[in-house]
Amino acid sequence: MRIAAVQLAYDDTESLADRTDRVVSLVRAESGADLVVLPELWSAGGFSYREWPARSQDVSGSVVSALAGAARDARVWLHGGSIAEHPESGETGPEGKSLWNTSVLIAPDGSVTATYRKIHRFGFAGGEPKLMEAGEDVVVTDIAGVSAGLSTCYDLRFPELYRAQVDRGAKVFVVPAAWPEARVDAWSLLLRARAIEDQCFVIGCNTAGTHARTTMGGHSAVIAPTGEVLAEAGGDQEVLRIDIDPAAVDDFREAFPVLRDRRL
Ligand SMILES: NC(=O)CCC(=O)C(=O)O
Repeated sequence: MRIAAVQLAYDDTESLADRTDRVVSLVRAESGADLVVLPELWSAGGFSYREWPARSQDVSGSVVSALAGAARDARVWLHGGSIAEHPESGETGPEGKSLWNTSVLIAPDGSVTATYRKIHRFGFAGGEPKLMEAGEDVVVTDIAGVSAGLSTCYDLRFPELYRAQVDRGAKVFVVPAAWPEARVDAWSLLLRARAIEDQCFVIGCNTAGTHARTTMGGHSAVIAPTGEVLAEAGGDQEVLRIDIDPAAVDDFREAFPVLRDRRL
């Protein structure tokens, strides 16, 4: 399975239309990949809280439509990072808000096959908990014949979510992020921890650049179920490309059956 993680850099000056065009070009350029992954909230701005309402959209809106076209053109599975989702239906959550941090998975034919609403909201008293609803559903879905668990950024700090995904059959975790440079060591360590404890491949796609006065950490990485770092990006925009063999998960779990020793 050929992975391309697009570690996008952006600042505060770019319009939504320009950024979307740029991302579409980057996805189209990865036509040899099986799975292309984008970072969390790249269209709305990971820490651009004030921009979120204006840049929020339905899953059928212009951003996901542009991504669907790019996935179709490149014939790739596309994990579109996440969008600030404002459903056209007017749906509200238990706290009365109509905004979610929602990741979107698109098949090579351009159809949206799965969405995941971020469960653990980042920002303590501000940011996501103030403006967004929390997702409620664990999502494990097929990507090119492989069972993949979806999560987003701050979720990485909550190991029970990943155990729940393993219990639903996940062999790969896909984690888009907008994780700042200030805590990037924790990002790198937690990606490896989730891989080791759950014996899964982990694909972490972070953001680069500086926006909303926050410098992003980059260091997107692909980790093997052993915890080995197979590929790791630097701090700037780049595309991380690597082939993984998801069948190795079963082999490794058989050879080192730690998950069988759980005591519930
Ligand atoms: N966007 C996020 O969820 C940021 C998470 C983060 O910075 C952290 O957990 O630290």
